Amino acid sequence: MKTYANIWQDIVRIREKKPLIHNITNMVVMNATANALLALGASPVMAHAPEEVEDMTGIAGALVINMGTLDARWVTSMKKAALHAKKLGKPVVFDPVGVGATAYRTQVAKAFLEEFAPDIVRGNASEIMALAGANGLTTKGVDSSHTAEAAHEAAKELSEGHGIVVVVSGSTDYIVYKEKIAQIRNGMPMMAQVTGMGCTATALCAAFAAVNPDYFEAAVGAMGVMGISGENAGKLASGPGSLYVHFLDSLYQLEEKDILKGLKI
Ligand SMILES: Nc1ncnc2c1ncn2[C@@H]1O[C@H](COP(=O)(O)OP(=O)(O)OP(=O)(O)O)[C@@H](O)[C@H]1O
Ligand SMILES: Cc1ncsc1CCO
Ligand SMILES: [Mg+2]
Repeated sequence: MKTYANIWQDIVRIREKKPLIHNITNMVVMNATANALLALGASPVMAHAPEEVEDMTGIAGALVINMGTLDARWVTSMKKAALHAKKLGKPVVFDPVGVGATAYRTQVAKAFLEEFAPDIVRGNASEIMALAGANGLTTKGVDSSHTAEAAHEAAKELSEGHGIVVVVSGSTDYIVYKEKIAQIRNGMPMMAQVTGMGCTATALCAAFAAVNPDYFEAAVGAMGVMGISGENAGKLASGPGSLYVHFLDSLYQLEEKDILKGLKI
């Protein structure tokens, strides 16, 4: 299997090219995801004013749309940026945070999916099930109340229906593209107790997609690196606070052998 070599090659490319990643993301995770992108070797920018998002997307290698702290003005910006990215052929990665928790989130997320067919969608199990399923299915806030195993059919449905890569994160991460599926068993449970780890996974998907036009491979790389860094951090951490700090350090210190020896795919 060539997977580990592909992932390492993408990391080297990210560190060399330092692709600009344009994030329209939520106010909880802006700092955390910017730091994670920097630690990986990419160059983050957070910009959401409708007056500038097209210009920013124009100079970026990839666009992240994250609906964590949604409001109408931001939705306008998200649509403008996504439309521009699609026009320029730049990868769009979508995180439907909390879809299924409120009618507004569900409506915005489904409309975004229909209108823009983002290249990669990454969510937790509850979010992916809500996005694929009937309007009645609810998500409890932003945390998952389903296992990723329960969501992989929903992921397949979404992928086939829209021709996009779908990632379900959890104890096992599922990366699905039509009939293709990869499962990654890295990571550790305490990652779910650091806010924005999922949003970080989404941002890393964008960094990989900026250097690898095979978006399935890009998503596999991002989730593998998330998991391996989380696991390495977990060996040194004594709680969620130090896990976050060690996670950034592990991401920064990643070496080829960490991927070769650590990847559980
Ligand atoms: N039980 C677990 N075991 C191993 N890894 C996990 C576990 N739970 C989460 N992770 C990892 O943590 C990261 C975040 O996934 P999670 O599903 O918690 O995202 P999320 O719910 O969208 O988070 P947020 O909304 O706070 O950003 C992923 O890389 C995932 O693989
Ligand atoms: C806690 C929280 N609320 C809205 S976005 C967010 C960050 C994790 O998705
Ligand atoms: Mg999330």
